Amino acid sequence: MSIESNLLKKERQNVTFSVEELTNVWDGGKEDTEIRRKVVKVFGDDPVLKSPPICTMTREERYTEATRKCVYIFRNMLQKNGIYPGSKEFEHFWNAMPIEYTLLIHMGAFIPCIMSFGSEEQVAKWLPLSANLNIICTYAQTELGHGSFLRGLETEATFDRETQEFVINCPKVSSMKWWPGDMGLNANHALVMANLIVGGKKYGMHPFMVQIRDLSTHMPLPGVTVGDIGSKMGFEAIDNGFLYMKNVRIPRENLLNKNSEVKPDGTYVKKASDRLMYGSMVNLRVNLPKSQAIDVLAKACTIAIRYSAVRRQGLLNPGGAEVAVLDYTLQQHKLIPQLATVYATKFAGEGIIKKHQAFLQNMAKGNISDLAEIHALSASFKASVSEQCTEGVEVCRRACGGHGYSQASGLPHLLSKVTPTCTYEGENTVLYLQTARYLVKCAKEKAADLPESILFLVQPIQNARGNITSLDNLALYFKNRAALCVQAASKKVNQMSNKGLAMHEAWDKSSVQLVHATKAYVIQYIFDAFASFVKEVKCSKSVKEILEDLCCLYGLHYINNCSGDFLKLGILTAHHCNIAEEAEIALLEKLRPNAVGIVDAFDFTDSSMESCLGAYDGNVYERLFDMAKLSPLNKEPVHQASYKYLRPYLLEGRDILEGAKSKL
Ligand SMILES: CC(C)(COP(=O)(O)OP(=O)(O)OC[C@H]1O[C@@H](n2cnc3c(N)ncnc32)[C@H](O)[C@@H]1OP(=O)(O)O)[C@@H](O)C(=O)NCCC(=O)NCCSC(=O)/C=C/CCCCCCCCCCCCC(=O)O
Ligand SMILES: Cc1cc2nc3c(=O)[nH]c(=O)nc-3n(C[C@H](O)[C@H](O)[C@H](O)COP(=O)(O)OP(=O)(O)OC[C@H]3O[C@@H](n4cnc5c(N)ncnc54)[C@H](O)[C@@H]3O)c2cc1C
Repeated sequence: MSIESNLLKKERQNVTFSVEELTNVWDGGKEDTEIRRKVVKVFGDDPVLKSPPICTMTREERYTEATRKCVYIFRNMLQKNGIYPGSKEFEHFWNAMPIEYTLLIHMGAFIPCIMSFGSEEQVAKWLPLSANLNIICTYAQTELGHGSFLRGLETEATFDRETQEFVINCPKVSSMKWWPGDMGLNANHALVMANLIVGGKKYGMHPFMVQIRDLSTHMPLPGVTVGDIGSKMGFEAIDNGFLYMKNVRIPRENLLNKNSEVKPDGTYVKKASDRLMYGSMVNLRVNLPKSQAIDVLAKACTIAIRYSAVRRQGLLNPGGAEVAVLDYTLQQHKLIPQLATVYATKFAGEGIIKKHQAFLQNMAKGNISDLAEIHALSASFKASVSEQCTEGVEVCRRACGGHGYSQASGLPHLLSKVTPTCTYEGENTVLYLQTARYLVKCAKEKAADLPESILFLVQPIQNARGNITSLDNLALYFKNRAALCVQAASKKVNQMSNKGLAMHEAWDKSSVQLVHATKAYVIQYIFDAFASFVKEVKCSKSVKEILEDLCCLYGLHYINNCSGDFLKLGILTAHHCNIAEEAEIALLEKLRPNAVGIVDAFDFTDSSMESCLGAYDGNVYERLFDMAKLSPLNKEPVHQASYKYLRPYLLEGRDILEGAKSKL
């Protein structure tokens, strides 16, 4: 056993709580842990799912491998292992997916969309085909020229009454669909968001099923230009694509018509609120943070904390032995709050998923009264979580020094996976502004007209009592701050408009304060939800203490990072801020001996991280060396480029050096 493995073993001996119990809490119960492990094992043991490490493959190889494995998973493995939508196994199956996968948009975005936009007959037609991979469909909304401002989308679907068809056109280069995942190479259909035009009248954005490739040859159909948009910052395996459509004809029945319909005579029938057109985005904003951001930060924490526990660098005591970098207070200050973020966002997110499920049940009965609340909550939650996790992964990466820059650490891959969560499914600033609209409206309402989650906005500010670092008091500071920030931002909008600015100008001039207020709102939501979870969760005293400490740390770290705000608003005094700072440092010291245990509790397999720094055994140096040997650049002892370009000058060097030697 290497020295480094021994060091992690010792760390594990010092852990003061049951790692297995914390894993159960993380998974949602003992039974869930068992199911997750079963699914992970089935995937992990299957030889068909083995591939070379991703950092040794080209982009083309990564796309090919990911597609090969995903087709196998979706066609062969799910059904065979009882992993079907609605089952517990399905809930955990994202944890078992290979490190890179394609068909994500087909499975994760298109299928939910067909369910929310399609009529019963349309779902009956398209769902089995897509579930069996008989068709591959992308979600094509964003265009080269527009992504955020959906009213600016230019693709048109014009109804031709004669032929009972829609004619799909991208009138300009800027109107071509650009970005959708699975679209470049794999998809033969696209769910295209296009402006509906009937009898010259525009009805706004609607969803259409458009076949883009031939079913037998997979060649693009007439009028369709489709391909991959090229190399990106990450997502090497995914074929994000472009799609240019010129006079592509689709049958009238291909307008997904659960919410609106065009009759054969051209009559437009609206069956439900226009807002439901945005429903698929709410669905993804609610569901994607866990697998695409929170788990990514959890993996980055696992890598950085295990590595920091084995990495020896420098001395704490003059004359003493070299210490693990995790023993430095500053390293703890970087990493342990990231763990707190993982827990806070995960448990707050579960609350939002439940709220969304309740909303969907009500919607099925025709009641969409909670739509504004769930839209505001999911938009700001997705924005805040993606931001916190992206910042957190970069902190973890840098906390690993030089090795964090190596692909072999697994951290650059995680960073490039989490970064676009700030952009896709709604650019974060745009989403914060959406929530701000709702908050400003709520601030004007009477308490009786508001949902419970927002009541604090209009209630009198309460003063904290007793220990300033108690979870109750921290929750109160966050609520008071959110209420005061929203009121201040609303006041600014009013003042600007009273000065004579048009409402949209007043809004733009106040947008810095509006986004700030929204961030304050969503952080209070996340903290409150995590604190409530910690209070209610049934577990041993030692696990509860870990969760309480993480919750307190989440609150204190946030407050200490923006204490100016709390001081400015009169919520905290300088004395309080000093106490908060010291309390955070004391918590870091308290949590340090359990840090490795806390990341072990995430229970990630080594193969799910592909990290030389973060493997369970801590054998970092051997793994780094082994991985370097696999680099394609090391295939030959001398690379062709050296022979081709350097050799003439090296030979000159040889002659000079040997000549000098003979003169001696
Ligand atoms: C549309 C916008 C909101 C703005 O447009 P605009 O026309 O200007 O509208 P407004 O005037 O601002 O608003 C009009 C009113 O509508 C209300 N509104 C707006 N949006 C919504 C909504 N979503 N729901 C309800 N109501 C809404 C708004 O409040 C106004 O109301 P009022 O007048 O004030 O009363 C625009 O801002 C917008 O949304 N732009 C963003 C565009 C966007 O999001 N694009 C996404 C493209 S698709 C994409 O990016 C895909 C990416 C890949 C995703 C990869 C996914 C991974 C899948 C993971 C699988 C997850 C499974 C996990 C399982 C597990 O973890 O276990
Ligand atoms: C990896 C990845 C995968 C994607 N997958 C898909 C997919 O499958 N399907 C799909 O349809 N799309 C997809 N997209 C596209 C994605 O949804 C858009 O990129 C996103 O919605 C942002 O739109 P945009 O690119 O037009 O940014 P822009 O809106 O042009 O943003 C540029 C800047 O302008 C700012 N800005 C914009 N509007 C405002 C405003 N009102 N007020 C203040 N500032 C503003 C933004 O904050 C940002 O700083 C994907 C994107 C990525 C990166």
